[in-house]
Amino acid sequence: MELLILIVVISVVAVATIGFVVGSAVRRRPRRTLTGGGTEPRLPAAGDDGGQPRPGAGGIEGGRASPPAAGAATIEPAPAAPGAAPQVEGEAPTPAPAAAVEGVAAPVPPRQRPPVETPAPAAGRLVRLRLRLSRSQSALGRGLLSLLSGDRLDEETWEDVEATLLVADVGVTATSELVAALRERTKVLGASGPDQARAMLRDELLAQVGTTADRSLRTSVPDRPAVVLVVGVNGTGKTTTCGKIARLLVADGRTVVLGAADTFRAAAADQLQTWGERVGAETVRGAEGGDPASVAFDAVKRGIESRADTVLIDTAGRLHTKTGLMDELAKIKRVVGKHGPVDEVLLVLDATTGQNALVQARVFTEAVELSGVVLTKLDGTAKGGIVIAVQRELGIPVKLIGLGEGPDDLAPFEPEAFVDALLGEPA
Ligand SMILES: Nc1nc2c(ncn2[C@@H]2O[C@H](COP(=O)(O)OP(=O)(O)OP(=O)(O)O)[C@@H](O)[C@H]2O)c(=O)[nH]1
Repeated sequence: MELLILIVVISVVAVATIGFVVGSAVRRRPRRTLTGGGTEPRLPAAGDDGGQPRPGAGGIEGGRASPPAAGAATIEPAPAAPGAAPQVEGEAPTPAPAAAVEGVAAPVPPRQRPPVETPAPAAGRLVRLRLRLSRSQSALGRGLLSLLSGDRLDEETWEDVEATLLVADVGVTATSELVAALRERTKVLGASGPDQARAMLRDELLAQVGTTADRSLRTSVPDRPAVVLVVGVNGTGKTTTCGKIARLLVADGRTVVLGAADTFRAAAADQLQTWGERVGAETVRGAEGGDPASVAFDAVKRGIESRADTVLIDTAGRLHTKTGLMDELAKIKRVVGKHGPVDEVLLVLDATTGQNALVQARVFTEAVELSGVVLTKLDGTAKGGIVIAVQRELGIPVKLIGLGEGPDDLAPFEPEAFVDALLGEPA
């Protein structure tokens, strides 16, 4: 009996002790929070990576709403940071507009616009960006300079000069003319030192690039918006160029409407709109797969209504072998023409594609009358000579050059500044 009483007493004491210990532990644990706000660590929830507490997750940070929980209706494109490149193909896709999310209960905030930026002025851009031509500078400019500055200009040297020009995509005709002119001059002057060689080369390159063509962009006409059509094969940089031109115009105090007539690729319209929003330009867009001519027509209509200075129309990248697509381009021009003439048709060519760019250009010339060329990606190539080939073979002036992916990496083409950039600083 005494043994039984002892066992009962021990059990009671043991149960009381366990209860006290467990109770204390529970009181010491942090309180669970659904918002994770304040200073308390947020407990991991389903879908969190690694279950690590994330300070501020789910709350408000730096004045911007944090990403919403799954199913909430607050998916918004983040505003572009100043200087950041806009979204392009291959990057994370733009989230679907909140209004398109099904089964949404919460109110949908309006599309958050990036802050409007102040683009760099057009004047002197090429001089500022001349370092971007460094690859062409070392291959073409410096290559020729070192050959022509030598003591002896024998046949082998002239062959090297010719090869250097051809490799830099100057083109066969222009290369023969250049070599003939340089030979003639050195025959008269004899072998020359670096300064003379530089001056002679500068003259002859300038003669090939041409200094008399009208390279101005017709982006302003009386009593109506000027209409600029931007064409070219896919991936050459049309959308980017439209965005960059809009910035150039806005920097010059103009108002711009953008027309997203690339209805084949939905992301292209988003991309163009993002460019527009960064400088406060309106974008007219249509349904994916819709009629590009109708979008272009509406964009010009909008430009007229809003008394914009310029309407820039981005078209789809079209393969030059597809006759149907080329016909469509002609249709866009025809339909837009109902409002008034198209003032500028710019062909965007990727400088890195070399002579292939010329083949593309010829086909485009047949579909629509081109008024100028934009040569993009000159920053990524040693073939700066393509500037000469394009103009010589097509008779169309290069009006703008692309020198990088940055928003202000587009410069008006100035022959003197370009040739100087190719030749680099005098030694
Ligand atoms: N390095 C460099 N990249 C450029 C330049 N211009 C455009 N790009 C890049 O080229 C790529 C294609 O540019 P897009 O503007 O999308 O070309 P697109 O012709 O509109 O393409 P599609 O819509 O598919 O027809 C992007 O990654 C641009 O950032 C340039 O001057 N230099």
